[in-house]
Amino acid sequence: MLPIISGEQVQQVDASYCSTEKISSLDLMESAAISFVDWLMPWISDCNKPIYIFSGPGNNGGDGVAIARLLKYLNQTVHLIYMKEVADCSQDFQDNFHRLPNGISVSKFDVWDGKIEKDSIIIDAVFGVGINRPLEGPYLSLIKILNKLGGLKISIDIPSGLPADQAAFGTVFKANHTATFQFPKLSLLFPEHAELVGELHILDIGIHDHFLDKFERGHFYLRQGDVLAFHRTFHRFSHKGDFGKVLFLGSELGKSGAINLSGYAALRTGSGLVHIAPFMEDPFRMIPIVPELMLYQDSSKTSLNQFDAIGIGPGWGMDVDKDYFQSIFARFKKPMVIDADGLNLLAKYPELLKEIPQNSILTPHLKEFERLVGESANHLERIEKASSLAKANKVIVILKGAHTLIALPDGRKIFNSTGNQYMATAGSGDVLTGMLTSFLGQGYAPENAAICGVFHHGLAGEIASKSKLRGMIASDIIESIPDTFIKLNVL
Ligand SMILES: NC(=O)C1=CN([C@@H]2O[C@H](COP(=O)(O)OP(=O)(O)OC[C@H]3O[C@@H](n4cnc5c(N)ncnc54)[C@H](OP(=O)(O)O)[C@@H]3O)[C@@H](O)[C@H]2O)[C@@H](O)CC1
Ligand SMILES: Nc1ncnc2c1ncn2[C@@H]1O[C@H](COP(=O)(O)OP(=O)(O)O)[C@@H](O)[C@H]1O
Ligand SMILES: [K+]
Repeated sequence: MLPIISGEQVQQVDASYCSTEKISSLDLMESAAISFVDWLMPWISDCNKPIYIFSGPGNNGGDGVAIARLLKYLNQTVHLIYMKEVADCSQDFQDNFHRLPNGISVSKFDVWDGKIEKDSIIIDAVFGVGINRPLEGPYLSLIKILNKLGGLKISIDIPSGLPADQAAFGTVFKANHTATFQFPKLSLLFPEHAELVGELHILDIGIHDHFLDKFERGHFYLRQGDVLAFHRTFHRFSHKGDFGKVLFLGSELGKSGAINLSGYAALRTGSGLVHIAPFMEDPFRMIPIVPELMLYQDSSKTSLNQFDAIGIGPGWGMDVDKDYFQSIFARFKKPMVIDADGLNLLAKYPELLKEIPQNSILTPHLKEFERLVGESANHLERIEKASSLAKANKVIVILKGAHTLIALPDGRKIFNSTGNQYMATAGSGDVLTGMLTSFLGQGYAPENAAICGVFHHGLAGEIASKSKLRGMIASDIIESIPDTFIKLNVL
């Protein structure tokens, strides 16, 4: 898995890579600039919009200068505005500055006329991971001007002003796209920075992952190439029992959709037998959304041992009696999935946290998380609280949202790469519960179930949203689950 390195360590990674590969830091900057320009090609190949590049004094600014040169070679109209006397800029900035070809309009910010043509492309290379204090003076004035402009605005590595590992302080450039090098900086994954980062793109500049491994500090980014290793494989002689028998407890009157969605998602994820137990006086009156789902009546006296995994909470309501709720932890000792009102009940009866079977998976969205652990000042604090909750109770906490976090009991924190905004639709979380429970029931280790569940859920959302966009509903995500296995060639 791709380690997420701290901003402070980026320079050490660069130095280690350059000395091992016997290249200069200028060569590395060139690879970064080439990968950026390659990535930019679709936006510039059939139009000749003016491109304005704003370069600060460090190596982020140096990237901007190298990119200006490469874009000029591609016959683009390039304006380069730099901020500080060239002699006071980083060495690699200076070296690139002296290589600039003719035909680029180059101005220092304090004498620049301030004109930006309509429909220009704006490239922010003011500060990268080296930002160490809030923007002020000319930097602040520039970013304020740029933030008022429309059009295509792209940040190189990180929006200028945003620290790599902390919540934003002060004014930050607002990008529509951020093209970050090699790995996502932690702060690019915070929901409160969504408006600053825009769409996130990770550009490979050639540094092998194992150079990053030496600097890892327990934060990882989960990509498609990583997921296959976490899957179980089945063979021709596998039978229904191998694929697991699972149960969902939830759905009070009026919310019958919730465990129906979880159950249906479990079937599409590969479960052999799926039961749903609505929290209703006569559960057998509910009509399952697909005939493959079986109805079940649960009571605090019934054994749950026959099931390989259970998922509790979707649509349950808060009328669930404490004794009955507690009885579930006594009747089912294997890892389970706890979602929605299951989490709200834990927030109501926090003394029961200690009774949850080890390695169970808790799936709060931000509000449910707040009910469990209180308010957080920012996402960094939330990440730490999720990790503490996981460690203290030996459970896996899946903090849902864009870049869902999987906090493991051993302290590792994994951020997901799949999914999109169209997944913010009713029942999408119930689908995730179904998928996670299904993987547990298929005998996946809880950590692997969490990783596969979160990744495939996001991927199913991406696939379904291609044709549905804003009209996508949770059932569409379920229908796309099989395509995720096909895409990853998981047999
Ligand atoms: N492997 C990779 O990832 C690669 C990374 N590369 C690129 O390098 C970038 C990191 O470069 P960097 O270390 O030079 O930092 P960067 O942000 O450009 O400048 C910081 C300078 O600005 C200053 N300063 C700080 N805050 C300030 C403020 N508020 N207001 C005013 N000044 C402020 C501070 O100096 P100070 O004034 O504190 O002495 C510091 O010298 C990285 O993001 C990526 O784009 C690629 O080239 C190659 C591969
Ligand atoms: N912008 C987004 N990007 C990626 N995934 C998202 C986004 N918004 C929501 N999701 C995913 O959709 C699901 C929503 O879950 P939840 O809020 O519990 O929905 P519900 O309660 O309606 O079932 C989560 O898995 C979350 O990660
Ligand atoms: K930048």
